Amino acid sequence: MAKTNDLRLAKGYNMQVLKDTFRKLNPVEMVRNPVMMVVEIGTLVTLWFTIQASTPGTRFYNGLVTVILFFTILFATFAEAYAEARGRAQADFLRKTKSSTKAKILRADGGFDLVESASLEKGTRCLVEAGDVIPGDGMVIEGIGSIDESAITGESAPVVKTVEDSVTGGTTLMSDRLVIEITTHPGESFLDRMIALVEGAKRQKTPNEIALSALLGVLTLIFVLVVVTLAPIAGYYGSGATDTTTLVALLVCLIPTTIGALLSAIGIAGMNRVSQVNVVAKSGRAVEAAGDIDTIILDKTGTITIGNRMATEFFPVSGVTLAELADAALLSSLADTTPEGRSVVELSQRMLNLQLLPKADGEPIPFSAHTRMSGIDLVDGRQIRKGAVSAIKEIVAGAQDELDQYAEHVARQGATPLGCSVDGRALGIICLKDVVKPGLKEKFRDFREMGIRTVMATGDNRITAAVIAEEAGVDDFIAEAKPEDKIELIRREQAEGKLVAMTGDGTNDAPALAQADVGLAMNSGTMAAKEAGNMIDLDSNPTKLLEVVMVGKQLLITRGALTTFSIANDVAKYFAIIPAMFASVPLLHVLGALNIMGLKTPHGAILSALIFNALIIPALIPFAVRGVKYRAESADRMLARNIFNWGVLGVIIPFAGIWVIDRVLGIFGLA
Ligand SMILES: Nc1ncnc2c1ncn2[C@@H]1O[C@H](COP(=O)(O)OP(=O)(O)OP(=O)(O)O)[C@@H](O)[C@H]1O
Ligand SMILES: [K+]
Ligand SMILES: [Mg+2]
Repeated sequence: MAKTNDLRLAKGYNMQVLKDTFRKLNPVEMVRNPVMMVVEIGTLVTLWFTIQASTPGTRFYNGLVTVILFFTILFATFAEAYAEARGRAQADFLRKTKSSTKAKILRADGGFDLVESASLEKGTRCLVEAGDVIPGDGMVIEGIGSIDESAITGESAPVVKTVEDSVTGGTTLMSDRLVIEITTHPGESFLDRMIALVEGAKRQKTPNEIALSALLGVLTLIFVLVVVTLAPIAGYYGSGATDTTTLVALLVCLIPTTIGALLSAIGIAGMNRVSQVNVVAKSGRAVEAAGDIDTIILDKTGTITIGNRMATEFFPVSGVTLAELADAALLSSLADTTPEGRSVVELSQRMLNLQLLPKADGEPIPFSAHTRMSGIDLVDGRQIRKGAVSAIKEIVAGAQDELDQYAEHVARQGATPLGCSVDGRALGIICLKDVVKPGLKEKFRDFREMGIRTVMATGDNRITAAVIAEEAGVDDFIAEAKPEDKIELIRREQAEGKLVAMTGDGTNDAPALAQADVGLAMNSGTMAAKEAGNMIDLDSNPTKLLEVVMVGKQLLITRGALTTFSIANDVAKYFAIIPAMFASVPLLHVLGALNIMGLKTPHGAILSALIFNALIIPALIPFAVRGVKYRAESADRMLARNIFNWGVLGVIIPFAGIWVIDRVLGIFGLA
């Protein structure tokens, strides 16, 4: 990934920044930013008075103000253009990481032509053979094979795909041969569409940004009124500094130009920082919401644990042999392509010493999170089921206590017990081992320090859930949760006025991902989950949420800090300019006492303040783009501390800056 802290842009992007900087001067674009729009109108006014000036001295002064004002706007448009270019560079980088491959297009005669995968049209049928990289997003229309999805999921266990299953470009076929039909247009794969969103072009202002813009607009309007009414008063007292150019300059100094210039860059930079951790955020609103999250809901399997549940042991109930249980478990899992199903097959095959897998003729019953069972109805009439113990207990008669005992024994190790039955007779328990991902406890502690509560929501039984929750260090958990229970949990939190984040990967997580304020879908997850979430983690690592929350908080804090700085600045400028302007008025000479900087001439004071006002914008671009310093503590505390710091700096820095500029201008005889 491109480095977060490097402010330089790669070569190709500089020209674009320059072009965009000037293109954004177009008033049609500028109206979206009322503060800078006022500066732009002011520049045209002072330009007019420069042309109309009656003496060379006036022309020079008016011209100087016009130039400074023009640079003030340029710095603002540059800040936005630059932030956008960084976003574009980031998006291009993400795109490039999607490696380009060759595709084998099937010919009518059964042979194939090699073409570049990037040019594959929707509907094209491609041949994929063992060892080939799948050339694009598509659907299997012929064959069965195991696919290594680790390139996009990071998980090493291969997944079996067959007719009507969807496959993702970039994954590798490990065995056999598939014919797939490409289901997306070139450059329009799901990831392409998401990456396009990262580019600033389609960015929309977030509600918070709109509210702040409106507030800045109102402030600007108030200052316009103040300055307009100031003119006749100053004129009445015979101040020498009431020409229109000076009043425009005064106005620009007083309105919040600093935050007006940087606001949009701050938002864009937030989106960029999210994509730097390999997360694609569909909207800036989602990033902001992440900064205010109160509760995080995580599922257990695949999120808190590695998710590759491995069958390790069989516990037959009395009267059932180990072989009998292993045989039933095998038959019930032959058509089960989940990691659980595949590992049950492997264990049974080993226990039964089978060279070849048997054929199971019948109707497979696929696993669903609702029934929490899977199995098969064989043609010979036997109905074999395996699933959550509570679900199996409902369909068997007898052996309930024994099932409970073995299940508890398994669950106490944090493993998942599966019951197994044939025709309503309990056979025993299968133990599925899973491992808690390393480093979670620390991450969850960081969340707690930030005032965020973590809740694990799992479909698994209470005991396993409790053991894993303890081991992972989450604050709370719910067990035996159906998909609708997960949504209900989110709704309940939201009803208390909390903002909720959710991570998930399954189709059954999709409704909950959509309901949550921040829905982080794993790229390894199903399309439904990815469509429902408002963020996608390309690395499929759920603890990424921590980084996203950090970026969101940093975005909110940066915006708060720079707004405070901007307004504090304007207050300081007020005290710099007003005394200097009115010091020469006999009746108002008391104002001179406020002139603590000793600025000598009204024009000198105005020019110094105006130059400072312009230069502070590029000086703060690095803060806007990188975000202000951040550490894990509650957002309220951090915001208060930052606002205080930036507020104090915001008053001190302009006094020092304006004083220095005034002395420099003095050297050139301008002040
Ligand atoms: N392939 C399968 N066949 C039969 N039963 C299964 C299978 N996979 C899971 N189960 C059972 O169904 C339960 C619910 O599964 P579900 O996917 O809803 O939750 P989970 O995977 O345990 O946890 P999480 O919600 O954290 O992902 C599991 O706990 C397990 O007991
Ligand atoms: K200003
Ligand atoms: Mg699951």
